[in-house]
Amino acid sequence: MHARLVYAGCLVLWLILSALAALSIASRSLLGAEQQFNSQLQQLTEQLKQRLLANETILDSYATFSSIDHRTEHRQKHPFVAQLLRRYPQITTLAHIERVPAGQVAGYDRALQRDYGAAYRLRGFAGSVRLPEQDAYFPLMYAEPQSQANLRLVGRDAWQQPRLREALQDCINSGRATLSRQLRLQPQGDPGYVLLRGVDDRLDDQLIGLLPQHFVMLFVRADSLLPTDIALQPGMEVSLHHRDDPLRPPEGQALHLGGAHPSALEKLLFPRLETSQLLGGGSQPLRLTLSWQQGWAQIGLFEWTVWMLLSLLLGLGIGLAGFSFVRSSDSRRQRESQLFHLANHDRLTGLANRNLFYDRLQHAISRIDRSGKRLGLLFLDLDRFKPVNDTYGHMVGDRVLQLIAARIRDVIRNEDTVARIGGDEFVILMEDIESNREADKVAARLKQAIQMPYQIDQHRVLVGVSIGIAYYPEDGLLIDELLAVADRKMYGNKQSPNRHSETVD
Ligand SMILES: Nc1nc2c(ncn2[C@@H]2O[C@H](COP(=O)(O)OP(=O)(O)OP(=O)(O)O)[C@@H](O)[C@H]2O)c(=O)[nH]1
Repeated sequence: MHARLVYAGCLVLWLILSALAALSIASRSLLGAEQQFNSQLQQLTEQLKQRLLANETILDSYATFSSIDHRTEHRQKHPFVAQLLRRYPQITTLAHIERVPAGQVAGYDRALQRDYGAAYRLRGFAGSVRLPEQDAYFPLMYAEPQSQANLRLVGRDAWQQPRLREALQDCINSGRATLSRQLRLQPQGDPGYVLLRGVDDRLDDQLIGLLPQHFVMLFVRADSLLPTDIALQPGMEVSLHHRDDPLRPPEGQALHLGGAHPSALEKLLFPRLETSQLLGGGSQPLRLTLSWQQGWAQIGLFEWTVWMLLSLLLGLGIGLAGFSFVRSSDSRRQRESQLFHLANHDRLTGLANRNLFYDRLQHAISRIDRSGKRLGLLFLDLDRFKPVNDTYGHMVGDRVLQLIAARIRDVIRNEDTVARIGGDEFVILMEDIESNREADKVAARLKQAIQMPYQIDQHRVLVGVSIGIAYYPEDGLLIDELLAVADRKMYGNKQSPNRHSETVD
């Protein structure tokens, strides 16, 4: 029981220490992962900033180009714009918007038909020819590449597309480039943005303070903003969204790249790193969010090996310590029980000695007081034992004493106590006796057993025994009183003429 408890304690200690070791190794790995996370964020931020800057530069050069002579027939812009688009593949479309006051719609329609054909005229953004009442319209005059999808946009009023209107308004109010909130780009409907600015707001001094009449804009696909060679760790996610868009997908998130999906246990045990940064200054307010749910993969093979070795060593150390503790406490207990045995038993016969007998008797007295039963104390003194020693020597005498002890044990009950308190004197404590007859019967059986001959080597030895019996509580309440009464009765019996003792060869 004791050993089992010690081994269970060792197991618990080993589990706790192993868990602590795992925790410290894991936290070291997670620290490394945090550094990796920060450098990935820095790298992404840098690349993204460059792309946003490139967008603005392209828009500025296109605006400059358009401002030189925006009355040039639009189709003549084609080679320059086509070159820009070739060089910057993240731009899907470059377009030009003209502000057309309500009174000039007819003139605008004529110019449009001159450039594109008779079917072209100012329309609503969805294609309707019925225009709502407005002070001015903002139709697209030109969109490159001149694909079917882009040609369909020519003449459509951007003011009627809510997100474009919002961006135009912002651009007019702020007087600088503005990025629209996320919208679906034609023809595939990819998520993207429109970056636009007024053309003639800064170049012609006379126009300062007036509303810009021309706008240029570029369409950029959201997924082209982040580098294509981005290598995400398992569990890492990147998302990019306009500052004013809601965070929740699908509208809010322009881009969401995810690695492996962590398990519920990983989510419970490992921390999640998350950070977000606003980029692009005032004109392109995009928020980059990088998050990383840490998991088992962040603890490398090396760390696992170190942990397993450490755990193995801990197991061995604790196991050995537990084993030697159990062994030393076992042998200590054994020594203690040997010492107890030596202090409380007779060396020759192995019976209880006077010490232990007094103890048992005292204990029996206090117990019997509560139950109301009786105790019997038998005092035995061997008759004519001295001649055995004198005739055959002490060795034979010792052997006889051992055989007598064994015969006494055979006669009495297991719960009774027998002790050797002198050279040839024995006492027996009988607990819970009902009547004197019970003790008398035992005394008679003892007498008969002890008087049987002892065959030792070639000698046949006979000894007799005299027995006196005292009862608790009638004969005394104290141990010494009881012993004195039993001794006195024994002595009386020894004097009786029919005592029998002889030694026989
Ligand atoms: N062999 C042996 N003899 C012992 C031991 N202890 C005591 N004796 C002997 O036991 C004897 C006891 O003395 P007594 O009681 O006078 O001898 P006894 O012949 O039985 O006398 P009665 O009781 O009058 O019959 C002595 O001779 C002691 O030397 C022992 O451990 N071993």
